Amino acid sequence: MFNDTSSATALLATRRSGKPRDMVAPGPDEAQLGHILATAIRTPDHGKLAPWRIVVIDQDRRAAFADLLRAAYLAQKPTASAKELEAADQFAYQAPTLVVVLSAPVLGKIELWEQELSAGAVCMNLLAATHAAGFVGGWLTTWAAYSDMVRDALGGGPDDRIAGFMFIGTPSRPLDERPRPTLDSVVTRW
Ligand SMILES: Cc1cc2nc3c(=O)[nH]c(=O)nc-3n(C[C@H](O)[C@H](O)[C@H](O)COP(=O)(O)O)c2cc1C
Repeated sequence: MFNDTSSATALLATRRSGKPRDMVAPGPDEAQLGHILATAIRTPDHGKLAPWRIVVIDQDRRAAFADLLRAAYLAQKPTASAKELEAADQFAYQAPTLVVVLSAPVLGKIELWEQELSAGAVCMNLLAATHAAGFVGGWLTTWAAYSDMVRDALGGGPDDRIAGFMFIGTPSRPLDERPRPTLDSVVTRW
């Protein structure tokens, strides 16, 4: 069983992301999303800098987001085929809820790497909160996360990076397991 919400430990042990392209309604309502986001930012953060930003792209902004992705893709690849541009549309419209997490470091005393790790932790916490709320989440980057044009349009500054496009919804088909590493392959004793 995936995403067993009967206890915190069961949920963490069975957590499984969904595929954003397979996500359908319902997604979280306003109150549920607020709770998910508040949980997401309860995240370790060296120096109390809150070096991340969250941008919610509501349904009524998905067409504008699709336009942005198309423009950014064409800027990178002016010879893009219609099929490639349709993939950008598919990305923009999938899943009922879309939240973008940006790493927004405060350059200075705390290492950049640590601040970027904290942004990753926000993404992970957001996933866990999403699953705890009875939905599934999916963390994608793709080329769009590395596009300065996309980052800038979302309000990011030159030192900011897109940590993830976080899609949230209800799976339209059963989730399946993905290969996981064995403990032995990643854990050593020193
Ligand atoms: C930073 C990051 C970016 C990712 N980007 C993609 C992506 O663009 N496309 C994709 O298919 N999976 C991507 N993944 C993988 C999925 O989000 C996810 O890790 C995988 O489906 C297993 O998730 P689970 O352990 O939550 O079940 C990414 C994962 C991370 C951590």
